[in-house]
Amino acid sequence: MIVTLTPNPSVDRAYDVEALARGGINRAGAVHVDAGGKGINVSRALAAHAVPTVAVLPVGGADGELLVTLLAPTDVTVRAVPVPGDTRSNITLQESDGTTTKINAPGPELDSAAGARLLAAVVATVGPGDTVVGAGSLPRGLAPDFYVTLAAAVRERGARLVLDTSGDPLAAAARAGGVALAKPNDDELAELVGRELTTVGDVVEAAREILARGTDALLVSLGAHGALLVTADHHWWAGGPALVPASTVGAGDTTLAGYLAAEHAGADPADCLRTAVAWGRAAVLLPGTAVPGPDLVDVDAVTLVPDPAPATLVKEL
Ligand SMILES: Nc1ncnc2c1ncn2[C@@H]1O[C@H](COP(=O)(O)OP(=O)(O)O)[C@@H](O)[C@H]1O
Ligand SMILES: O=P(O)(O)OC[C@H]1O[C@](O)(COP(=O)(O)O)[C@@H](O)[C@@H]1O
Repeated sequence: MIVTLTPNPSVDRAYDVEALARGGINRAGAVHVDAGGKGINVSRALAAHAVPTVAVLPVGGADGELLVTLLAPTDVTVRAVPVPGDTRSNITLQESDGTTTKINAPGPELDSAAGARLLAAVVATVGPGDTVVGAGSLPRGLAPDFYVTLAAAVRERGARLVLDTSGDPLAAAARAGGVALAKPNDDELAELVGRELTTVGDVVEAAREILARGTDALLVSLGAHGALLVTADHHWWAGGPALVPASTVGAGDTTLAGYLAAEHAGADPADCLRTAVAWGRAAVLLPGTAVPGPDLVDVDAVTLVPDPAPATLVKEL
């Protein structure tokens, strides 16, 4: 079973505009309202592929209710933990040339009791051999080492933690180790190691620095340039021909879901990476935070390269 925890979920609202006029009146051609937040998107993408999944999330206020309503028609099993305050709404402004501008709200402040209720909901759901995905930013009020606490609780249940977060929570978890797989994008990894990552060699070296502190593998997504999977002994790149995105929101989460679904089906790491990239590419062709089903995923369009040359520029992949 794959259980996701999204401590700071959102109702995602995306507005499609021809070209954004900053400081002017923009009229949207279409508006998309989706359940959002990184773990929730992982669960939605898994459920769209009939992979069993449970999503644990805090809910509060009218948008909290809307979030649960939006998840109702999906096959995601929802464990909603009521919290004071209002679930946030994140805004995307989507231009027709593929440019995406995101405004992510801070979300409600949670106290330590709410954090403990979220952890308890996860612990009550997982068992030995399960995978827990801790994903997204942490709401104000939760300590930056919240995911470190989650990793320990998950390990105690005989399960493993997969992490998709950024900034201080990612730094705390990377320092503590004990994570099975982390999925930063290249900017998040660059921030974590404190230097620019221009070449494949730069990314692999940065990833290995994190692995040395006790993370088993890093799936580093590279936006339009595909993704690199780095383990202690191997690295692989996968990517495909250029696409014009309808919306990149949720592409990283869908990528991680693809990796986990392939793992769940018993694939080896290289095939998991190829599937991950195929799912991510399918996601960018959909508007808002829509997640693709099997009919939209084209694994054959994705090229896999074991041990790509270290001097290759990421932007040339
Ligand atoms: N502009 C794009 N063109 C083609 N594929 C893309 C594009 N943006 C994202 N993707 C696909 O989605 C995956 C995740 O995107 P990325 O932007 O790296 O993640 P995140 O949303 O976590 O920042 C990439 O590895 C790639 O497969
Ligand atoms: O928790 P954060 O970092 O604010 O991100 C939340 C936002 O990211 C998303 O999960 C999308 O993430 P990705 O584009 O990285 O896949 C949205 O659904 C959500 O609004």
